[in-house]
Amino acid sequence: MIEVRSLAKRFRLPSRGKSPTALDPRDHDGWFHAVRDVSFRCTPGEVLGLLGPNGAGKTTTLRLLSTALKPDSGSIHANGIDLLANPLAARQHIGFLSGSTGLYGRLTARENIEYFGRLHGMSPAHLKRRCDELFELLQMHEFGNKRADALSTGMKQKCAIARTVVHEPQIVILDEPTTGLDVMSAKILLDFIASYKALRVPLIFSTHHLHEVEKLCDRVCIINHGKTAFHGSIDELRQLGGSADLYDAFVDVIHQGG
Ligand SMILES: Nc1ncnc2c1ncn2[C@@H]1O[C@H](COP(=O)(O)OP(=O)(O)OP(=O)(O)O)[C@@H](O)[C@H]1O
Repeated sequence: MIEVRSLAKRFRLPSRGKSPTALDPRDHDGWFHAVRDVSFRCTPGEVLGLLGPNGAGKTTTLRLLSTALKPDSGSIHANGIDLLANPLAARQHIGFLSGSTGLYGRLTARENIEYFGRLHGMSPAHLKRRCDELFELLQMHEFGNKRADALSTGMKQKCAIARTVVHEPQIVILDEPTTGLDVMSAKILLDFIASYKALRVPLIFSTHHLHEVEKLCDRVCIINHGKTAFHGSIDELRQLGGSADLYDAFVDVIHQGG
């Protein structure tokens, strides 16, 4: 289970010239409060969708969860571990896919995944079994022996996801995992995400695609201007918006100002 309470993170703005973000309510006194008050939880067997307009603070929130950034205030607990007090211990529990694939171009797809598995201390036999399993689940056999720098966008993304979860993390966090994927690759990935429910591993992913949320998510967190504007089930979101259509409900939440 991962539980996030009242998370906040600000960035120092460049001191010279007029701020390009002057119209954003998060811009104060030379600081940009990218995340102001974000709370949500994701329990075992749940998939949580993180939604919000461009610039809302989704990636910043996920980077805080991954321990790549340290929050200014708030708390994050992952499987009972206080992430801020024990970032190293928490990192072993978490698999985080960021916007960049982070692959080594000169290594093949398989070598990349094996490399990250070794970094996590996996034995050769365990690593081989896990790679075979991921190649099957993500349908990567066709390009396993191709160098990463020669892979297509979709192939790279599958490879990056495999490397994120090679060590069988107990919490999975994916930042816009389906970006750049064709319909068939996106379906493979969405089925892969859904498989985490049966594993009872909490999975959080950010997306702009409401149909993915409708299909996969048990719970939704909508962030607007750095604040949680909605946190609840898909049905609760529909009721809040007064519409069966998720798109209308999402727009209503954003217009209400969060
Ligand atoms: N290092 C930084 N320094 C200053 N501002 C930052 C920094 N990182 C993010 N921001 C600002 O914080 C806000 C939130 O950015 P973030 O990337 O979290 O948004 P997002 O919801 O993921 O957007 P998108 O949907 O476009 O990916 C943006 O206005 C962004 O410019």
